Parts: sequence; structure tokens; C-alpha cells
Amino acid sequence: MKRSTAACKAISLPAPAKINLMLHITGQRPDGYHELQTVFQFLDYSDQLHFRLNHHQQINLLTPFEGLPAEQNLIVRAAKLLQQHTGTTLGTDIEIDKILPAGGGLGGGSSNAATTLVALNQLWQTNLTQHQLAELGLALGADVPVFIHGFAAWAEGVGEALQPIVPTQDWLLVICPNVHVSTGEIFCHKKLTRSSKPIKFATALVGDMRNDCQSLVSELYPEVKKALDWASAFAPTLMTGTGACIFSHFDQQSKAEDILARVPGDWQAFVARGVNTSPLFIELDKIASVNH
Ligand SMILES: C[C@](O)(CO)[C@H](O)COP(=O)(O)OP(=O)(O)OC[C@H]1O[C@@H](n2ccc(N)nc2=O)[C@H](O)[C@@H]1O
Ligand SMILES: Nc1ncnc2c1ncn2[C@@H]1O[C@H](COP(=O)(O)OP(=O)(O)OP(=O)(O)O)[C@@H](O)[C@H]1O
Repeated sequence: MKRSTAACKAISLPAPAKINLMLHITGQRPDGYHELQTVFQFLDYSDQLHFRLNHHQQINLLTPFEGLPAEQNLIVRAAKLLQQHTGTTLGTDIEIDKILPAGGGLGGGSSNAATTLVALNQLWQTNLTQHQLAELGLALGADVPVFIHGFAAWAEGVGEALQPIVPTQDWLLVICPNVHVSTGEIFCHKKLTRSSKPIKFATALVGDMRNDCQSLVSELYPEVKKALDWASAFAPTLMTGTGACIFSHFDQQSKAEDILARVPGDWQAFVARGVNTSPLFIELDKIASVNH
């Protein structure tokens, strides 16, 4: 897809959530990372990032994140990585409207990093290809490449070997129980299922749509089990990534909204559409068509 790279001084782009429609763990590599088979779909529900060019080579994150020093923020790390990789003398001031819960399995940090790489590649006119950006992004997180490529995908490897797939674009009720699950903690746990039999791409969307992390997370975090039990009474429900968020499928927005209204008050929840093209790329195409 050809997109405009016209020079600009500022750009605002979304960083959407992802869900894992299924997630199998089929093995572990010598470096400790796990071999996965998963289906990624995006949600039409995004953080919004705003980038303004500066000429001082400074990366300034103007929106504070409680408890997370700026230098550890994946937005700042992504910007610095691109700066170092390309040798650009430009910098950026960044603001974010954050709505995605951290540590929810919705990939918020990875998505922020991906949007940062894509946005700054335009703002700084560094002209890396999508493939180069995805390779760079993988060093920041296993989920970054899917956000950079922007299509719903069947993923293998650690989640970086992607093939397009076209799941139904259901309405989803997403519930975020009041707990923070660390991805590292789940992948290190001795009770994690690590030996699922590999399946074929052709069967990715039929049969057993399970998440191999779900039973362990349910055991360690009873609040996640409680949410799964509650939501499963209304619609097919699964946990995303390593949790804590769960999602339930509906064929109509109104049905999902009806159940949203009944979600117990101590859980954050929202309704969003599962989409097969990332809202990031829909926005980039809009910008490109305006610039033509
Ligand atoms: C579970 C998923 O959300 C599925 O989409 C992702 O694979 C997680 O991706 P992510 O949050 O970008 O994870 P990373 O930041 O790369 O890794 C966090 C930690 O999880 C473990 N990890 C992660 C991904 C993977 N395939 N195997 C792992 O063992 C590693 O211990 C790593 O130190
Ligand atoms: N910009 C960012 N937004 C959110 N979290 C960030 C960011 N930068 C760094 N982090 C750190 O990354 C951790 C994981 O955040 P993230 O929202 O990606 O988790 P997640 O949704 O569970 O991701 P995944 O599904 O990829 O496991 C957070 O606990 C936080 O400390």
C-alpha cells in the first residue's frame, strides 16, 4: 500500500488494542521465549498519540504515566530506537490520550511503540520500510510487529511470523477485571501449558478457540475467573493474551451494549468492534488521500 510521506510538523495517530482470538503455546526456545500460535484481531478502540517535530534531537514525553519513568516507556524507547537506527538529528514532543488499560492483554504498550515508530518514520522522513520498522519493533515487544503490519493475522514464532487471516468482525464486550497480570510472570510459571500440539492455519478459526494461559491466570487471579464465569453466561468468552482482560462475542452492537450496562461496577468495561484492518492504517490512508 503506497502512503504519502509528505513532510509535516505534527501528526496524530491512533494506537489500537489487539485481542488474541485463540492462543496456543507449542514450545519454548532456548532463549526462554515461547513458541505461540495465535490469531490477532484489532479493536476499533485506541489510544491517541500526538507527535510534534523538534530540531533539538530531544524525545519529550509530555504526558506523565503514573509509576512508569519516561525512559522505560515504550513510546520513548521506540522513538530513541528509531533515532539511533537512522542517525536522524530530529526530535519530537509527544502527548497521549490513554484509554487502554496497561497489563490487560490488549497490547497497549506494544501498540504505542508501533504507532510511535510509524509516526516518526513519517515525521522525520526516515523512510524505513514497514518490514524494517517491524524488525526494529520486535526488539521492544513480541506484539509490536502485528501493529506495524496492521492486518488481522495468524501468528507463529514468538508472535512475529504473520499471515493475513479474515475472522468475522464481531461486536465485543471487553471486561478488564481489577487486576494487573504481568506477562513475564505467566510465561515463567511452572504450571503453564507449554506443549499444545501445533495446528494448521486452515483450522485456526474453527474448533477449539482456547487460550492456553487462561486456566493458569484464572487460578492465580480469582477476579479473572469471576469475570469469565459472569460473562460466559451471556456469550462465548475468552481471555486475551496473558490477561487480565476478557472479551465476549456478539453479532449486534445493541446486544453487547445491553450486557455492558449490567457489568458489575468494580470492573472497567467497553464495547468495541473487532476489525481486520488496524485503525492506524485506516487513519494513515485518510491522511494520504487528503495530501494527494
Ligand atoms: C502473550 C501475548 O500478548 C500474545 O499476543 C504476547 O506474546 C506478549 O507480547 P509482549 O507483551 O509484547 O511481550 P514481551 O514484552 O515481548 O515479553 C514479556 C515477557 O514475556 C515472555 N514471553 C513473551 C512472549 C513470548 N512469545 N514468550 C515469552 O516467554 C518473556 O519472558 C518476556 O520477557
Ligand atoms: N506506553 C505504554 N503503555 C502501556 N504500558 C507501557 C508503556 N510503556 C511501557 N509499558 C509497560 O508495559 C507493561 C505492559 O503493558 P501493556 O499494556 O502492553 O500490557 P498488555 O496489554 O498485557 O500487553 P500484552 O498483551 O502485549 O502482554 C506495563 O505494565 C507497563 O509497565
